[in-house]
Amino acid sequence: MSYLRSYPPRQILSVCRRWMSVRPEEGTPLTRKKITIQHLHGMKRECSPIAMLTAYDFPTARACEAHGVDITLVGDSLAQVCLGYDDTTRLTLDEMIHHCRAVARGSKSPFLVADMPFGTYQAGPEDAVHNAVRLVREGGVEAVKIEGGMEVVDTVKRLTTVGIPVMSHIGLLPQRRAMLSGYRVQGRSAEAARDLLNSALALEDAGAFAIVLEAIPHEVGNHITQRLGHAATIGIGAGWETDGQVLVWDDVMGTWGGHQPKFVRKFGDVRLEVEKGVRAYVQRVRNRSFPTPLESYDMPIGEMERFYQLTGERANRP
Ligand SMILES: Nc1nc(=O)c2c([nH]1)NC[C@@H]1CN(c3ccc(C(=O)N[C@@H](CCC(=O)O)C(=O)O)cc3)CN21
Ligand SMILES: CC(C)C(=O)C(=O)O
Repeated sequence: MSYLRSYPPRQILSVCRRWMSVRPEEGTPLTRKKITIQHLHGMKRECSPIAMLTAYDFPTARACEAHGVDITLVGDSLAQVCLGYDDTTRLTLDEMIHHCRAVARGSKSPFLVADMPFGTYQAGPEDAVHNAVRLVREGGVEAVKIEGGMEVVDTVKRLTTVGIPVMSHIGLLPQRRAMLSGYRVQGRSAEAARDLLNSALALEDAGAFAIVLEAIPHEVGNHITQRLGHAATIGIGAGWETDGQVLVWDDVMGTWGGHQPKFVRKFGDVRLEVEKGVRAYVQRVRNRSFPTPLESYDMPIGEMERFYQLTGERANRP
């Protein structure tokens, strides 16, 4: 296989102490610099962790913009968490583009990536180019993410050759849930870990600027991160030593009521706030304590009397 590197592998040049950020704790700067691929590669070199988060609409994109997210991903998890499908394979390209357009309108600084939906790149590199061009031109994203290892290397090469940056995604591949008999941790045997490493190296050679590592042992996440030259690793359930982390918006905010994988941490409890807000609203409508006169408009003085004369109508309620 021409994509496989011969051993011994290239030297591991530096090992970062990755459990502590080298960036100072920062508030939200008023103006943010545009994040580019060069910037992301610089962050990998400097061991400055990359924070990636999904967004599916204008307000979530604005929140990523305002609060320091480096990469905003319009993930195909939108199929489940926004659209109520039971699987990401149900999402169409048109649905994805519709959401990308909303996210793009709220996103300036973060590097903006969209998942290529299931079926939009499997038929071959030319089909993938056609569909990726739609995501860039109509959706307004800067790069595409595609799931898969060796079998998509030619597609990654073709996309990067025509100028569309590619983020790869290996390990647990949600679009293959049926083939994999469910969402399962990947790369747990020596052979499976070797295959993941070889895929990562081949995808980097093919031009991928970053690689998502999903649900793999942290040792494998660390090893692949060390072995790659410039491509940044973004982990989701791949341990603490990858170049960055990604989570799904609804998992972070606590608004997703479905199954929670082990790698999820809830950083907000928006679900509780939503429950409080909806219940209070319904109650205040029912007991007529909403709206008050201050939340209503008045007729100018005398106009209501004129209205009764004009129409011959009388008020029914006092
Ligand atoms: N809300 C949400 N969060 C996600 O992270 C996510 C989605 N949706 N939808 C698309 C995919 C599906 N993902 C998933 C879904 C389930 C597991 C899961 O249940 N993992 C098991 C592994 C069990 C094992 O093999 O040992 C776990 O319990 O962590 C993992 C990733 C990640 N993506
Ligand atoms: C969880 C991330 C990596 C993803 O692929 C998605 O949101 O669909």
